[in-house]
Amino acid sequence: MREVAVLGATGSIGASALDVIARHPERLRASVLAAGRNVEALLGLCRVHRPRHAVIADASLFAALRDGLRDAGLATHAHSGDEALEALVAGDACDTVVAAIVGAAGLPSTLAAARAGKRLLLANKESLVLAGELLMRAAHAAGATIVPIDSEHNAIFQCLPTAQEKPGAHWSPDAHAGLQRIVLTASGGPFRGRRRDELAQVTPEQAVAHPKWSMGPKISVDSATLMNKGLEVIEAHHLFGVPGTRIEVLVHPQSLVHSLVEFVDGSTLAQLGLPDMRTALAVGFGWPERIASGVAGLDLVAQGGRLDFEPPDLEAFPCLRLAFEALAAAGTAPAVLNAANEVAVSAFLQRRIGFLAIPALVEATLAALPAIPATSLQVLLEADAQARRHAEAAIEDFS
Ligand SMILES: NC(=O)C1=CN([C@@H]2O[C@H](COP(=O)(O)OP(=O)(O)OC[C@H]3O[C@@H](n4cnc5c(N)ncnc54)[C@H](OP(=O)(O)O)[C@@H]3O)[C@@H](O)[C@H]2O)C=CC1
Ligand SMILES: CC(=O)[C@@H](O)[C@H](O)COP(=O)(O)O
Ligand SMILES: [Mn+2]
Repeated sequence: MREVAVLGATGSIGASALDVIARHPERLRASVLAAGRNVEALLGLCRVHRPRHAVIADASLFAALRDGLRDAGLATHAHSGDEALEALVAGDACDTVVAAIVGAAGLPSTLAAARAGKRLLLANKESLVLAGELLMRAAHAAGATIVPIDSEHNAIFQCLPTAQEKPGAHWSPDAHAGLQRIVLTASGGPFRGRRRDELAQVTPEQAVAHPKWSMGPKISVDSATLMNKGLEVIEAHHLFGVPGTRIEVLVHPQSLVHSLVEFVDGSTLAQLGLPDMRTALAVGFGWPERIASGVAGLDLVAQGGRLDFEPPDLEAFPCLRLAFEALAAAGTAPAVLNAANEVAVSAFLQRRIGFLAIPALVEATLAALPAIPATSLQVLLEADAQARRHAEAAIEDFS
């Protein structure tokens, strides 16, 4: 029986993970559920899944969680705060962790799971962008198994035999013998095909209306700016040990081919499926076995009978270029990129800045805070904090 901690249980990935868990009561059990502030939603999930522990990040909501669990007659233990979450993730309450908190806030618990040698179903891409080298090293040192959940990286994991043999061990010299390049597919988001000048007035409602995937607001805006693909380029670099020069992005509007891997012999392998994250999560829970996810097989004719591909428009969507540049600059640059983007996306969702100000704010922050070597977690966290302060202070210049 896998005892699973679902971090970000009240979110989109959390819902998909709990759906897959509920399909396999003989092999999976939700033992820890964690959320940020939404106590009511967390209590609702506790009533259904009856975990041993529930954690709310915001300590001021502890009493509401504790009393709600008691009133529901549940034996679930209530906890609050980051330290309690990290202790539960690292302890014997779980052997498997779904890391699905949104943003850099997910780094401490993701790192705790890696350091404790857990099976880590990693959806929280921001933790890899912020501290990828450190996180991969920690996972490797502790014998943790990282199964990427981001659909593209899960696809690559499925196509790459070496990634499956020892997930995360990409620094062995022959780990990727024969791998030529990785091709990440992008849907193009809700504004695919629009020119830059047509994006000035788009609204948060339009930006979060993803054409193919149902996701939380932050990643949906990232998809609309193509920053999501930029973060995924950096994520792929860390997960698979491939330099940015051998990672390419192709827009594929049907979102049926989830990514491709090209080998030196001219072979290209791809993973296809309907755009539903339960497939990736079932791979993560079941690997190396395959288990049912609730997702139907792919009927290509019913899906329109065609697979289209086109290059990304970097003029209209400069965030992808900025991410490639940050990866090349290395050191603290990806942390600065990620932090500035989190501030910018939040400001856009609050209507404090327009859509085009997102890349502008990120670019200005990167220019103001040149990369320095990422010698420790402390250096990275300081770069993250500095970038947030800088971007926050610059918002009024862009509004
Ligand atoms: N959705 C998807 O299909 C995909 C998502 N991902 C990645 O997975 C992660 C989650 O995305 P998604 O599910 O869409 O996001 P959602 O916005 O739907 O959910 C976010 C979750 O994180 C919790 N949370 C937010 N802040 C904190 C905090 N400070 N401490 C603890 N918990 C917190 C929220 O709790 P509360 O409800 O209480 O606020 C919620 O449970 C992101 O990193 C995203 O990039 C990757 C690929 C696909
Ligand atoms: C489901 C998933 O993995 C998302 O990251 C998805 O890729 C977003 O779609 P875009 O390709 O539009 O960024
Ligand atoms: Mn993705």
